[in-house]
Amino acid sequence: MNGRPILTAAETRAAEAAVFATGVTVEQAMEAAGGVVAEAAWRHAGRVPTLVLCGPGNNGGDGYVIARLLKARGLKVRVAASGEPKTDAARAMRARWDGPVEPLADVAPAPLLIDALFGTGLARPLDPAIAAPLERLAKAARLRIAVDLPSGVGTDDGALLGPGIAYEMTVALAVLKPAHRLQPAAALMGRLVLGDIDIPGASKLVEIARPHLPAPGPADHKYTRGHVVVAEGAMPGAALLSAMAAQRGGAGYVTLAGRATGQGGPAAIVRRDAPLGEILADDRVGVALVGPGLGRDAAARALLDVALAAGRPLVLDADALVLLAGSGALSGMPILTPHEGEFTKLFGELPGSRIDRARAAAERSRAVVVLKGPDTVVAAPDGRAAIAAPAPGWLATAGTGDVLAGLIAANRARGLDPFDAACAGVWLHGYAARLAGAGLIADDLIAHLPRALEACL
Ligand SMILES: NC(=O)C1=CN([C@@H]2O[C@H](COP(=O)(O)OP(=O)(O)OC[C@H]3O[C@@H](n4cnc5c(N)ncnc54)[C@H](OP(=O)(O)O)[C@@H]3O)[C@@H](O)[C@H]2O)[C@@H](O)CC1
Ligand SMILES: [K+]
Repeated sequence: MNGRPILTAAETRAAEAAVFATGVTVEQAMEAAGGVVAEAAWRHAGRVPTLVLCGPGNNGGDGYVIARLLKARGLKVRVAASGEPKTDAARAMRARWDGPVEPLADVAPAPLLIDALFGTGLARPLDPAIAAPLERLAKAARLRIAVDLPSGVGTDDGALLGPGIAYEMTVALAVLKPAHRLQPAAALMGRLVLGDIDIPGASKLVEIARPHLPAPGPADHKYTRGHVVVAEGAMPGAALLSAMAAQRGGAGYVTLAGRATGQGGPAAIVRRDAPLGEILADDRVGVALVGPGLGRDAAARALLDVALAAGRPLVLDADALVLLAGSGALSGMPILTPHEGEFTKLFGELPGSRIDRARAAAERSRAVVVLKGPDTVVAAPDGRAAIAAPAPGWLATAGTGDVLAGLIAANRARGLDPFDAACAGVWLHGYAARLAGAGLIADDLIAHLPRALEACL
């Protein structure tokens, strides 16, 4: 269920080095990089007067190639640079550019701005002598295209190290990097195009891809499709949302365990007011989901303890995560679905990017951790990690987390391993949100799940 690999700056350099060791030269790779960006710019913007900004490294080298190739297509192209090129390949490309190179500080803007100032080599915040003209030129342009990355973002953590300009298009070179998917950088990319330049990369970090979820076969019945038990607590509405999401997300049998019998929702949900331990003793239970609307009192703690002792696959969300704070490794590799606040309560302040933090938490808890947010990260204790493609901001509304937990539970119950189940749930959730559109509420997500599932057949 792996999607496109995502490589850090160092991993990207290692992937390049492996290709260079086969006899490909840096200049050849740079020509290829410049070629894919020039082609993308041409297709996106057409015959528009263009200003290419070149930095001192190989990102700048790409810029000189792009300028030459666009000029050869008949475009009016100007180049401005922050200084002289510092790498051999960039110097070679500078020499092949037959026009003038203007100083960045006072260059006049153009309708199309191509930013080749810094890519994966950006090592510190942009200094104002570069950030100010970049911002001025970007504001004055009609279209902005970033080469590999917007200049001024941290490749590995997506942090802002510059003015935070929004681009219409970013052409990622060779492979995706974390900043293409991590916020706040990811929000600046515009249309993200991956430019293939024959530098393959492999990584334990991937983009979450559309899962393949085959339709039930002739041998399937309601239990093989997955039996999800959702524990009700103080706020039964949240558990009901999870149960409905599990049901529409493909589970064959969904039980709501608790006292709020008959409080709305489909008749197809089985409601049982029996002790949770008794319900979970049934071998046919595929997953227990505990947390949505659970509450944090002694009764809630008792339910969580019963679930932890039951030996069934677990999805723990919301209040269950807060109750777990301070516990160490968990058994049976449960799936934990914290948002930032719950994550901090559970694991404290961890250093590094969202990927680093999710991985550290997964390793420590021996659980699959779904760190939810505008850039949801899934991490497993074995180091596998995945980042979701950006989902609509409309998901920031009450109840959508309950829906996600139910979806993950359904996928776990159908037999996916915890990491794949979490990724599948996150993908379905994001896709349903796109289908539901502006102004969505959690219930709308559930209504759109059948179409999201259809997309995965
Ligand atoms: N992936 C691939 O296979 C291929 C990748 N290619 C391209 O190479 C790009 C990576 O190139 P790169 O390593 O030369 O780094 P790049 O981003 O140009 O910057 C480094 C320069 O900037 C400087 N510098 C850093 N921070 C700074 C600051 N705040 N303010 C001022 N200066 C600063 C730094 O100086 P230093 O830190 O040494 O002082 C150094 O001189 C990559 O993104 C892609 O576009 C293709 O050409 C070929 C195939
Ligand atoms: K750039």
